[in-house]
Amino acid sequence: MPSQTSDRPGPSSYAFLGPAGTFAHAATQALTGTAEATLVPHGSVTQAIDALRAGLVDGAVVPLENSVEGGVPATLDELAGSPTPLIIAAETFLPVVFDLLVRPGTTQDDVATIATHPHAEAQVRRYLLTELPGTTTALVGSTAAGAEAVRNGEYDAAVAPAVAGELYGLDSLEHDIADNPGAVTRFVLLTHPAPPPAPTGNDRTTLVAYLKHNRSGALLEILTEFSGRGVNLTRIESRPTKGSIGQYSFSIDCEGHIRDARVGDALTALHRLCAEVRYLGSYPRQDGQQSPVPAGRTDPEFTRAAAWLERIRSTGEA
Ligand SMILES: O=C(O)C(=O)C[C@]1(C(=O)O)C=C[C@@H](O)C=C1
Repeated sequence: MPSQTSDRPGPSSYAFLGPAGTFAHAATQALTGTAEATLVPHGSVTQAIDALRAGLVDGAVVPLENSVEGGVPATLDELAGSPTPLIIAAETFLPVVFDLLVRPGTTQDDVATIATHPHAEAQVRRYLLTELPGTTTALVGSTAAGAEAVRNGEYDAAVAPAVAGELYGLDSLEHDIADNPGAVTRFVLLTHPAPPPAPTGNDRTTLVAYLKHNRSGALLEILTEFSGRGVNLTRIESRPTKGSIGQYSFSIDCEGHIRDARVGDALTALHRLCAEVRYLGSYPRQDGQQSPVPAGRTDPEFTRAAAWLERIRSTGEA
């Protein structure tokens, strides 16, 4: 259970991409895991994050990346460019399995229009082309919003989680229709900046780096700061800064915690080299992978090396 992130009294409240029945809803339940928490649905990732910024909730759960479709631009851009800094307090990985949901009595031949979320459409595109040729797909705010719209008679079918079918009284024409079976989406719990939880020994740190100069080797330079300290990156992607064309920031996940010497050292090096480094949180890693610390890069080795340097500086002797 993540720590409460505001001084507001009473049970914690969390915004999520709604309505009820989205994958984001399941992720919010997994991340907040308490019957007392109030879960507040919002129509988009941006609105969920705005509710957090406005102090209406204690946290917001949003998708950050998907194993098939990659990063979620709305989330990455809100984190990179927002005037109110937010941080990631926790992550969870959710298997995403899509059903083709219809009103009871509808057959496959009756389906002319389909509603789903753009990320979901990208994961079932080939299935729709092959199994439902000639249909049109409307991109809506979420998978469950698509299911709700089918219930309301606006579309013939929705691509959504099975639970959305149960919630909106729909039948499943087919289960697990994804083009790439086994897809997973990573969701993160956002809060206002707070001291990071203590390192667990298996953590992840997220940041955004804005390069100082657009010149050859600038990206290599910052990558070298990580690799030289044995800090493995688990994700790096560029996003336009929204200024002039060709200007990009780099959204980065690395193994380790900001309190780990090797990570702290790499981040201070980036701070020297970059126009801006936005720290977005250190939190326990939840993908079942381990973050090994390479030899020569452990905290005690950093401490011994610093003491050695200090001895030389003060006494002239090693
Ligand atoms: O529409 C939903 O159910 C969501 O939770 C959003 C979302 C996404 O943004 O990627 C989450 C997981 C799936 O990959 C498809 C859609």
